[in-house]
Amino acid sequence: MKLERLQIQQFRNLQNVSLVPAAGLNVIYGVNGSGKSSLLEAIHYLGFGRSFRSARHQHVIQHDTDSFTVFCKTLDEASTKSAAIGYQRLRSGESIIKVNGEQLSRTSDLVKLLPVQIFTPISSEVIHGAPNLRRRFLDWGLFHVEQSFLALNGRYQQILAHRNALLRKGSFNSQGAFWDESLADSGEQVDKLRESYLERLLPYIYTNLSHFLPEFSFEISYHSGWDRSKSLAEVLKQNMPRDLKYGFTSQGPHKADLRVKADGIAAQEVLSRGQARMLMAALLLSQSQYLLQEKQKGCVFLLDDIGAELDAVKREAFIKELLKSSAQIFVTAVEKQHVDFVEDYKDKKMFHVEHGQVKEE
Ligand SMILES: Nc1ncnc2c1ncn2[C@@H]1O[C@H](COP(=O)(O)OP(=O)(O)OP(=O)(O)O)[C@@H](O)[C@H]1O
Repeated sequence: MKLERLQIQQFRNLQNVSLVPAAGLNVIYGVNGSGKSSLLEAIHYLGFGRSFRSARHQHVIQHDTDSFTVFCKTLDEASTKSAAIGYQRLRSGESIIKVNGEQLSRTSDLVKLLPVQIFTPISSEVIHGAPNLRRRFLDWGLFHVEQSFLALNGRYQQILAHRNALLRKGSFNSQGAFWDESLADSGEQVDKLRESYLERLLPYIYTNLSHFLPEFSFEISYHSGWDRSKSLAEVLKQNMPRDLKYGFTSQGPHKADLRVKADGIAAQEVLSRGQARMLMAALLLSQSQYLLQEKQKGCVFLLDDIGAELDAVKREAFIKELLKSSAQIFVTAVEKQHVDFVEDYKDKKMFHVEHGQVKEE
């Protein structure tokens, strides 16, 4: 999937920006505070319906205005179909999403149209941080190749919330069996999809890691969130006294994790920050490659401040592989010379950002 045209209005300091990106590499450069990350953030809204750096939509809307709008024209290279996607967020909180002029009611319908991945200075938190970040990584890819996953996981989360509410009230006994059965059923399905997705993704991850971090031997495993020698139904039943005591469901797919070992030790314990970033780069690249293989779809890849993130050799290796995976890349840099390696790439465009104005060179 490629962005053929992008228009951004009243988004942070971007008053009215219009650009025609290259299908391959796009370099966005400009001094601190000029609006580079805001441009990536606007594209992120098209891929996720949210920002990657602010939980509050209001903060993104330009001061003294009532809404922001991001519009793009996309081209699906496999089907050669194009689409016009518009996302508007009002200060009142409402969002208006339109695809080819028709309004969509759910953000997830927007999300499935445009696979966007992002690599920022904090991406390696996925390695160091809590399991929910690694689940989110896995679920993003799964959602794009297996669209039934979204509804299934949504159902699981809904039943889980209901079960937890009953546990907190201590009124589980009368309706408990029904909810446990439903939770176990959808939970087992979520788990199978995740496990099978990771199994298919792993060959890509190991190949990328053998290029990016050849000094380590990696071992990546999926943990379901409960003891897999038992069924989820059994575990829910067994955990009931504890769950009732604490008022939440202690085990299940909502506790799943992806564990990474480097030379037999937990990756977060042994990798340097730069190595953890490279591990993250390998994971993201693998999803991009797998999506291309399975769905003939390229990702839109946002690389924020990559010059500060990776050394020159690693940065080039990452970008080269991303372009091979048919990704359309948007990379930001403070100085043009931080990205002088782009000289080697033909299909590229340079954009200079100054005080919220974006000019193609
Ligand atoms: N809601 C808003 N309305 C108007 N301007 C805003 C709003 N939110 C942030 N800004 C300003 O918009 C500018 C855009 O910042 P942005 O983070 O995109 O810059 P950047 O070029 O990525 O900088 P850096 O290189 O420091 O990361 C900043 O000057 C910021 O103060």
